[in-house]
Amino acid sequence: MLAVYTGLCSLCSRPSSTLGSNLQALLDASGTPRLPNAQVTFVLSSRSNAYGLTRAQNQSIPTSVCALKTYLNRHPGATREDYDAEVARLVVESKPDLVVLAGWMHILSDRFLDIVNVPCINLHPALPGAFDGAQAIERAYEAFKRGDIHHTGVMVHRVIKEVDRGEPLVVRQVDIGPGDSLEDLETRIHKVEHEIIVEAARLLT
Ligand SMILES: Nc1nc2c(c(=O)[nH]1)N[C@@H](CN(C=O)c1ccc(C(=O)N[C@@H](CCC(=O)O)C(=O)O)cc1)CN2
Ligand SMILES: NCC(=O)N[C@@H]1O[C@H](COP(=O)([O-])[O-])[C@@H](O)[C@H]1O
Repeated sequence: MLAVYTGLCSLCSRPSSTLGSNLQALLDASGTPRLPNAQVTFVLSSRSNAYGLTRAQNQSIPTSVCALKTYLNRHPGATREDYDAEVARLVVESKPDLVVLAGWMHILSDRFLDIVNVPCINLHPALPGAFDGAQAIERAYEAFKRGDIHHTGVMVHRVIKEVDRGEPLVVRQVDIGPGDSLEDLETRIHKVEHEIIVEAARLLT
């Protein structure tokens, strides 16, 4: 079973119809030889307009929204860590064997990691230790234009407290061409993402 996070990648400049595309890759692979032992059983988003929710609902998969600002407004005095504990409670309630972050754009504190006692993995559009954090594709593209790098990559890694520093499980290099636009690179990276997120989920289920 998979409890899958999908959050609107607020940094994405892509049209809304492509959001949740990595969740869709998992949905499409579930029950096939590419991902024979896993089903997406729950989708949680931090944004109510995340298209991944629609993708899940189209397949009658339970969904939930837990927005940070809404949670803090409804719980005066609550902290970001309290929010993480609420997110963890929702995840644990779905009894997953694996939690997949695909466009979940909140840094999770130990409160989450201490409560969720199953493996948690994250899809990150960069090579290990290269561009940790948000806007990794844009930063890699700028570094390429400066001549600092000649390629970038994508990885799926275990989630630990240190952002994007968990054990890499699947890593793929992505080349950048001299005439590439940022959109060209994004398109190439997303294609690889859709492959390795399934590969990583298969490794752990
Ligand atoms: N404890 C961990 N939490 C998360 C990890 C992780 O490895 N360990 N991975 C991230 C995903 N991610 C990169 O892969 C990432 C996403 C967002 C940010 C970030 O700076 N977020 C800001 C808010 C940005 C926004 O809301 O638009 C923040 O949390 O303040 C960094 C890395 C998921 N969580
Ligand atoms: N740092 C985390 C991060 O940047 N995650 C990125 O969010 C996008 C989600 O796309 P999707 O909604 O189409 O699956 C993906 O490109 C993923 O690499």
